Amino acid sequence: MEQKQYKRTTVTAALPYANGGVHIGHLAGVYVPADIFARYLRLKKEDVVFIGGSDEHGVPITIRARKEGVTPQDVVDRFHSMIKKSFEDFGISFDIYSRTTSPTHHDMASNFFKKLYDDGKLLEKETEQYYDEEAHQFLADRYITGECPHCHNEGAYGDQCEKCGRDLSPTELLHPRSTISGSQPVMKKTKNWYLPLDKYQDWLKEWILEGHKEWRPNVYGQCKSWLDLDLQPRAMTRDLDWGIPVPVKEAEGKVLYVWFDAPIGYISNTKELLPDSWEKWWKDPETRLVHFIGKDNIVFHCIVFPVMLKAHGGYVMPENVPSNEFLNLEDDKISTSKNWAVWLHEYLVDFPGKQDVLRYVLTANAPETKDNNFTWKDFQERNNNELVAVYGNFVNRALQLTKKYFDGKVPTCGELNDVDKLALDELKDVKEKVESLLDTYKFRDAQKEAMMLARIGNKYIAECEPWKVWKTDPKRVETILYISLQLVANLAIAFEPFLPFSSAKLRNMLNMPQVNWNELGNTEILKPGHQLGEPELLFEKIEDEAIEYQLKKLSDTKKANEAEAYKAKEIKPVIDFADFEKLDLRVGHILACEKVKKANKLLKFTIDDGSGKPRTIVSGIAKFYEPEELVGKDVVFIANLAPRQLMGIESQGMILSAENFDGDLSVLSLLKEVKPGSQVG
Ligand SMILES: Nc1ncnc2c1ncn2[C@@H]1O[C@H](COP(=O)(O)OP(=O)(O)OP(=O)(O)O)[C@@H](O)[C@H]1O
Ligand SMILES: [Zn+2]
Repeated sequence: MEQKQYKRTTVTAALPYANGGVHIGHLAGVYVPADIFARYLRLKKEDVVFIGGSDEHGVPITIRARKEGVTPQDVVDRFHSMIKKSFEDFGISFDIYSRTTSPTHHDMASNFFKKLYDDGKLLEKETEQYYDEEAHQFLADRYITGECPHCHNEGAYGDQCEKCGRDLSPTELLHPRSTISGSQPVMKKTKNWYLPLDKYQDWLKEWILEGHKEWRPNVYGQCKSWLDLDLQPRAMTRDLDWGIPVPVKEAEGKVLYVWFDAPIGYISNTKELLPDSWEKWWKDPETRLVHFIGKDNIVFHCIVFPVMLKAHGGYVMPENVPSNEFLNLEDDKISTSKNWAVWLHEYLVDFPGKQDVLRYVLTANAPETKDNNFTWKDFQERNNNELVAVYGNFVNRALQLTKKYFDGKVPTCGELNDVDKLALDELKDVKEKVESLLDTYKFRDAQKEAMMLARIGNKYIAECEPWKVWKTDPKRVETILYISLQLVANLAIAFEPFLPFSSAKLRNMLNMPQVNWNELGNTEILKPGHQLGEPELLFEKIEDEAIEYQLKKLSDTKKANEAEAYKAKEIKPVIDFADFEKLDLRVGHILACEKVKKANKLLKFTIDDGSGKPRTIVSGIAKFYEPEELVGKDVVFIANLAPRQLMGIESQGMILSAENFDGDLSVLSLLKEVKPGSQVG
């Protein structure tokens, strides 16, 4: 398909929700690829704006504020600053990072809605919804809890039961309660305004399914499954007080739906950045609009927002929506509420100055076509085996040898032999390769291609062995290092969109202040006689201890979550005292204890049960105790349990122990000394 030529590009990255920090999933899914793309276009001297901002409306923010006893504004102020700082720290090069509570945005979103309303593009619908008569407000889904009709979990929400995972509607809940006042809500009529997505279904099918077959399969596929079903009108207003007031007289006490207002934020933030020229970035058909998002945002960016833009009129449609799938962490879904994440602000404390290592790993392992997994082991290996051993090593060899033999001055290039020619040939088409991958949003492969330069370099220098040749043919070494240095200069350029901090550092070492993307592939970037700067290490090895520390942090989080989620099992049905009396519980003194051979779970106990004859009990607790720990202790055991054969040993009873929520085990012991054989009851 012929590529359309555009005059300029508007790049947007999903507006992060301002009720938490930024984690690696956000970076990998959205912000690193968006940043690579924006940097790449800037390097090519194309016209580009890169738009970001915080999404600051919606129910979770009001719930959080209520819980903390602060205002929603306090919540969003806190997280907006935190998010903004993380993006700056990691070099996410937004031209503007604003927020949806800004006055510009309130006006923009409000006017946008007003136009749709005035033009008759919205449906007015009356429905019945839960209302809290004590708090005098309608209750959004998350403000209602009750019993799940399916699994009878008592803490199900109006939109979902977190225990059985089913989607619910508020009216399905048994015994609904308002989470605000605790009172029982009543049904009350309310009016809201709907976007009739159904009326745009044919247009959407044409535009996406016919017109954008080049979109990523995951994006195209999700759109197709939406468009294969009948789209329904979707409410664009809510009965809430935190948000942008609906600019219609009869809508008092209502605000715009957060997914109506948030994407308009891209437009508002462009206006904030360019008050006089923002329109061309959104309305000129020669503008290419590209949305970077994660997969849970696809429907909003490919269906809802385009319908809003279409209904409004005058706006361009997105040219592409290169959405990623999800990144998991050590095989579990990343979750803000469960603190299962690597937070950027914490990463920087543990790995100061290593922003690029994370950027590199997240791109190398980006969830471009399917969900992917971040592991600390992989992080360490990619750093040590790729950044240090391939990229850093090559740069260091080339610069150190130039310093040693030529005082850090670029030598002259002599006659080329076949090895030289091959290396230079391999370098020449890197620009075309990287560009064609970046142009089609294949960031993983593009970065791999950039890394090829360092692989070529290592191979070249290992084959030429300048440290050996120096003794016999110093002239030849000039050529070898000349070529190596050109490869290094190319690396600095090729990695500029991916690893901006390292490229800056490397350019500094090369004394090459300017980046000129067009020189990528050029074999004469550094001129003979050019004085290089001081060589330093570009990357450093990450030791096992640093990785173990991170894994420990995660396992502590997991334990804390389990402890928090722990609920005692239900009590068994009532029994008679006579039933209890059948059980003969006794105190036993452990005389000896040993591991059972060939059975890694079992311990064999020899117990004084007061009868004068030692008793043998086999117990499956070897994982929790060393045999020596238990010798000499008094324990409680069931004395009249039918004997059992375990690994050829007859076990005459059972030692009592308690199982902790995390699977750990504690043998029951006594607070005072009592004689072996004493009855327990
Ligand atoms: N683990 C992940 N992998 C890839 N993309 C992600 C991941 N988590 C969030 N995103 C994307 O990051 C963008 C901003 O996320 P948003 O602030 O809405 O948080 P979220 O999806 O609620 O995440 P969380 O629940 O972890 O806070 C969205 O486009 C979302 O799809
Ligand atoms: Zn349930």
